[in-house]
Amino acid sequence: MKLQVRDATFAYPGSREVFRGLSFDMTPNEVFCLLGPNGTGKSTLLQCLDGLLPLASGKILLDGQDLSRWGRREIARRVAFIPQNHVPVFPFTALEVALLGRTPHLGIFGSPGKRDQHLAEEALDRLGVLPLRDRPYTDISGGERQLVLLASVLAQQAELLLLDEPTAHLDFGNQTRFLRTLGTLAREGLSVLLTSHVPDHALSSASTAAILKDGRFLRCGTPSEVVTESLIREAYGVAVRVLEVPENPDMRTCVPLPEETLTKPRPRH
Ligand SMILES: Nc1ncnc2c1ncn2[C@@H]1O[C@H](COP(=O)(O)OP(=O)(O)OP(=O)(O)O)[C@@H](O)[C@H]1O
Repeated sequence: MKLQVRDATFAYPGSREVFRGLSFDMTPNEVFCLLGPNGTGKSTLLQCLDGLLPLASGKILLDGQDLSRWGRREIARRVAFIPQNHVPVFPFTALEVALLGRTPHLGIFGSPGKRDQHLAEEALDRLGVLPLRDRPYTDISGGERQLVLLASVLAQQAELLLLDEPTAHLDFGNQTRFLRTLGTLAREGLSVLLTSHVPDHALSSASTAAILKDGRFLRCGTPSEVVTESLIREAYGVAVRVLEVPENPDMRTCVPLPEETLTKPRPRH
């Protein structure tokens, strides 16, 4: 799905603007990693992109059509949103959570049929969590929940995935596998937008990155244009080195430096 954001400005009622004049595009096959300090508006932007919060001004276009004119059901069929720290109220089983992804495709009084069941099981299997199918979602680990939620999104067959800090509860191995799965989904045609607090996630897994700070993008571009020593220092107030990985000159990693480095001039090589 093609996403176009044009001059987007948003403010919560009675508060100052969270962001203003944001513009960017996303195309199918793209993984867009949104970075930025706490409280800078990443979750708010994702909620605007899912049509949950209305922009104060500007436009969000999905395949050229203005999102503000879309009904909730149409958005739910085509856009999937996994919010931060999602905890369901009811002890649904993992399979039932995956089946929830099929809801926008059912009739008003419809219940899931064989095909829905098949898609939900296939999605759980693809993410390695089919053995959890009958376990209550409330009794599995945070990382397993995240995988079950992604299965629900796969079963939904949405075209745009919005994921708010999806790796927050995953161990190192599962973070790596989860990000690789997002890359595979993008190659299969989805557009994926995730937020993260780890610049390396942008470097390792995204085709586009942006840093949101003080209501605007410090930079939006390729991950190596965005995750630079000066922009990371400007965004987070920490000194870092961005190092090449010897095994692959295209790969880079972002390493924090000791605090006093912020005040010392950078040594010459
Ligand atoms: N419902 C709300 N009403 C009023 N202000 C809100 C509301 N939700 C968030 N805010 C404020 O909007 C700003 C952006 O919050 P948001 O949650 O979008 O940031 P974030 O970048 O996702 O943060 P984090 O990285 O900590 O998750 C913050 O100042 C926050 O306090």
